[in-house]
Amino acid sequence: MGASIRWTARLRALLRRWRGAPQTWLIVGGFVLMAAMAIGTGLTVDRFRQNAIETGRDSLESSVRLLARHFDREFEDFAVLQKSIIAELESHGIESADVFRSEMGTLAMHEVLRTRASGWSDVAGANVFDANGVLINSSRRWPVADISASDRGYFTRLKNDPALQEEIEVVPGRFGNGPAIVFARRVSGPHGEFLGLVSRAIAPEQLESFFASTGLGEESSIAMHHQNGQLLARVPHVDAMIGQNYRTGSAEQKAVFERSFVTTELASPIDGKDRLVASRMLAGEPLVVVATKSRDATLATWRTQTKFFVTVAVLSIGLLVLTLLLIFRQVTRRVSLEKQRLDTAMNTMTQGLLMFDQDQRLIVCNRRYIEMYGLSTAVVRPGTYFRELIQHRADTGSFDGDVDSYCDDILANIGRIKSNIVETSDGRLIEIKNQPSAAGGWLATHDDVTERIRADERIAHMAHYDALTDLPNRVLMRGHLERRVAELAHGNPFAILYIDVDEFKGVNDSLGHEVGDELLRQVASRLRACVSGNDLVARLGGDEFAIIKAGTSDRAELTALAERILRALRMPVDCKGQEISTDASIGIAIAPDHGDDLEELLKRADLAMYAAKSEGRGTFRTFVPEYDDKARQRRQLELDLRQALARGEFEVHYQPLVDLSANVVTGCEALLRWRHPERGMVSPADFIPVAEDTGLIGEIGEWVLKQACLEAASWPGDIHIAVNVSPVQFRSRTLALKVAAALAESGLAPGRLELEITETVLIRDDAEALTILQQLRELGVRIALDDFGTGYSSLSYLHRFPFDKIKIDRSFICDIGEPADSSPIVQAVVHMAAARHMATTAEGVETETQREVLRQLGCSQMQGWLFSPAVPAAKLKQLLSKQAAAA
Ligand SMILES: Nc1nc2c(ncn2[C@@H]2O[C@H](COP(=O)(O)O[C@H]3[C@@H](O)[C@H](n4cnc5c(=O)[nH]c(N)nc54)O[C@@H]3COP(=O)(O)O)[C@@H](O)[C@H]2O)c(=O)[nH]1
Repeated sequence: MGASIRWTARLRALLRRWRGAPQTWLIVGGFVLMAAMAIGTGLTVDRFRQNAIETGRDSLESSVRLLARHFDREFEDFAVLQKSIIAELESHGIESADVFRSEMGTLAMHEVLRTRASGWSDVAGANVFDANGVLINSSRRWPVADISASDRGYFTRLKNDPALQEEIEVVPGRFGNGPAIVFARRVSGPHGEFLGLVSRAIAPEQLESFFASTGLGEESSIAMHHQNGQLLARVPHVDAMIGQNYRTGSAEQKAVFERSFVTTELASPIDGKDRLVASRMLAGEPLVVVATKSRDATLATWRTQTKFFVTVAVLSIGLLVLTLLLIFRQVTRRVSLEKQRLDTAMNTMTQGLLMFDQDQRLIVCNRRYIEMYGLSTAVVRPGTYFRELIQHRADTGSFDGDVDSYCDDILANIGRIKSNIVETSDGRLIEIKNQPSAAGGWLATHDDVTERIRADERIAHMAHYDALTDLPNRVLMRGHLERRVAELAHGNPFAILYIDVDEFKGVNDSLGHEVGDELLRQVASRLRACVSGNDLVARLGGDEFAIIKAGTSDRAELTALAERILRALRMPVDCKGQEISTDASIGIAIAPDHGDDLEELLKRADLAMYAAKSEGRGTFRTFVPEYDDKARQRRQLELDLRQALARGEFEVHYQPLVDLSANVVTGCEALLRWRHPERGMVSPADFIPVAEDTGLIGEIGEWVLKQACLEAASWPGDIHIAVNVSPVQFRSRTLALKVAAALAESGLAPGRLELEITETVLIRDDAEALTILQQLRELGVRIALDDFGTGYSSLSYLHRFPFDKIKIDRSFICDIGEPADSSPIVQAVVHMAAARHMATTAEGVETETQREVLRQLGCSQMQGWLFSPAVPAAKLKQLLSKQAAAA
C-alpha cells in the first residue's frame, strides 16, 4: 500500500516535472500537429474516396436513367408500328389460320408492310409468320424467303400462351448473320385463336453502338438484359455473352432484374471484379439497362488525388518535424543556457535556497545551503523528501530540534509566507523564510544573518550606551526616567544626581585624550560601585554623568550617596601611568519633591549641579527654589545682552600698561564695560561667559576690536593697544579677517595692536590654533599670552609659538612681598621669556613693593590699580597728554 502511494507520488512528480518542461510541450505540440495533419489527410482522402464512389454511382445512375428513357421512347415507337400492323391484320376479320396465311401472304400486304416499316431503317423489316411459324410476308422482300420460326422459343411461347402478347428474345442469326433481338407480337383471331405473329428484329450492335456513344470510360460496361436475365446487348461487346442468362447468383445480383432501379456494388459475374452497378427497367418493355464500372476505375482519379494529398501531408509532416527539431534544439540550448545562468545565480547567492514541490520533495537546492550546514550532496538532491532532509541535518549535527514537530510546523504553514530566525548549534543565526510557490510547493531561503544581527545589536547598543564607558547614554536614561516619572503615581519617589567631573577638561587637554578617556572609564566604574542594582548610572556626554536613584526621596540617604561618590572620585587613580585625583560637582533633584515633570526635574538637577560648581566645586547641592531665580536672572541677562550692542550700552575702558624700567605708559588694555540701564555697571566677569555661551561674543568682540583700534589710532606716539580675544572668537576662523578690517578701518599700524589670548585657545586644537596665530602674525600684530600660569602645561606652548609677550597672572603677583611668595616662579617665567625674547607683563600690581620686586626680577611691564584702573577713553587721553607733556 505504502509502496504504491510512493510510486503514485513519484509518477505524479515525474509528470509534473515533465509537464513543466518547454521541450515537453514542443514534443506534444509537434505530435498533436502531426497527428492532426495525418488525421486530416486521412479524413480528406476518405471523403474524396466516398465522393469518387458517389460520383461514380451518380454517373452510372444518370446513364441508365437516360438510356432507359431513350429506349423506352424507341421501343414504344417500335411497338406502335407492330401494333398498327397487327391492327391492320386483325381488321381484315380473319378467323382462321389458313385465311390468315392466304390473305397475309399477298403482294398487296407486302406493300402495306413495306410502307409501314419504311421509317425504321435500323430495325430489320417487319415479318409476318403464320400459325405454323412459316414466314408468309415481309416488309423487306417479296416474294419471301423460305424461313420458319417454329423452332424459336418466342414462337412456341406466343402460340401456346394466348395471354402472352409479346416476346423479346435474342436469337442466333440464320444464314451466317449475327444474333438478333427479336420483338415478336401475337396475332390473334376474333376468338383468341393463334393466327400467327408479327416480328421485327434489331441487331445487338445497333444498341451497343448507342451504348458506346455515352462514353462511360475504362472498365465500364453498359448492357441491356431481358428481365429474365438474358443479355441482349453489351458494351464492350463479347459474342459469347450475348444470349447468356445473368439472373443468377446472389439475391442482390438477381434484384438487378427485379426492381425498377437498383444502385449497388457487386462482384461482377462476368469478370469477377468489384463493380458499381446501376440498373433501370424500361417502362414499356420487360428490359433492363445495366451500367457498371469497376471500383478500381471509379477510384482511379481518387487514387491520383490521394497520392498527391499523402505526398503533401508527408512533406508537410517532414517539414514540421524538421522545424520542430530545429526549435527543439534552440529551446534545449536556451533552456540549458538559462539553467546554467540559474545555477550560476543560485550558487553565487549568499543565501541557501531550496524549492520543494507539493509532495514535499526537493526540486532545487543550491551549493550555499549544502555548505551552510555541511550536508551531503548524496542525500540532499532533487527528490529528497523534506523530512528526510531535516533528518539528515539532525544526523549531521546542524539541527538539534525535534525533526517531526519542526517539519509538522513548517508543513502546516507552507500556504503562507513565514519568516523566523533560528540559532544553530554552532551559534550562527539563520533567518529562514518560507513562501508558497505557485505550483503548490514552497521556496525556502536560509540567510546567515549572524553578522547583521550582531551588528544591529551593536548599533542598538551604541544607540543606548556610551561607547567609552559602556554606561547607558542620555537616550536610555530618558527612557528610564520616563518610566520612573510614570511610577510616581504609584508612590515610588526617585532622585536625579547630575555629576560633573571637575577640571576634567584640563586633564584631557594637558595629559592627552587617552588619559582623559581612562579617567572617564575609572569615574564610570567608581560611580557604578556607589549604587545598587535598581539605580541607573548614565554618561550624558563629556565629563557629565548622572545617577537615577530609585525608591527614595530621603535627603539624608541622598546626601550620604553624594558624599560616597565624592569620596570615591577623590581617591587617586592610575590612568595610563599617571596618578590622578579628581573631584566632582553634584546637583540633586528629588521627585516628586522638586517636580513630577521630567524636563523640569532634569533642569533642576542641572541647576543644582551648576550651583555646586559655582560655589567652589568638589561639592554637592540639592535643588532649592532660589536656583530657579538665578537661572531666570541669567536668562534675563542673556536677553538684555542681545540688545545691549544695538542700544549702545557698551563702553570700552582702557587700563594703562606701564614700562617698569622707564616708568612710562607704553600701552593700554581695552576692557569692556556694560552700562546696564537698570543694573548699572555689569562686570565683564559676569557677562563675558554668557556672551561666550550664547555666541554673542563674536559680534561684541568685533565691536570692541574696532572701537579700540579707532581709539588707539588717536593716541600720541606709538602707544600700543591690547585687546582681549575670547577662545570662542578665536575659533571663528574669521578672526584674521576681522583684525585686518579693524586695522584698515582705523588706520592703526598693525605693530601697535596686541591681541591677548588665553591658554585655553591652545589647549584644544594645537594645530588649528597655531595656524590662526600664524595668520595673525603675518598681519603684523603682536600676540600676548594672557593669564599665564593658570593652565596646565603653559611652558610647552612657549616652545611651539613665539609669543611677543607673556602676561603673568595676578595670582602670582598678589602675594609678592609676603612670606613664601611666588617671586621664584615669576623669576623663572621672566628668565624663560627673556631667553626667548619675549616681554613680560605682571597683572594686578597693587603695591609699590610688588612693583619694586617685579622691576628687580626683570619684568618688562606692569598693569594694575597701583598705577591706574581701567578708565574711560577721554580720561586716558588726558593721562597720555600729561605724560607727553612731561616727557
Ligand atoms: N574677551 C573679552 N574679555 C574681556 C573684555 N573685557 C574684559 N574682559 C575680561 O573680563 C574679565 C574681567 O575683566 P575686568 O573686570 O575688566 O578685570 C580686568 C581688570 O579690571 C582687572 N585688574 C586690573 N588691575 C587689577 C588689580 O590691580 N587688581 C585686581 N584685582 N584686578 C585688576 O583685571 C582684569 C584684566 O584681566 P586680563 O584680561 O587677564 O588682563 C577679564 O578676564 C577680562 O580679560 C573684552 O573686551 N573681551
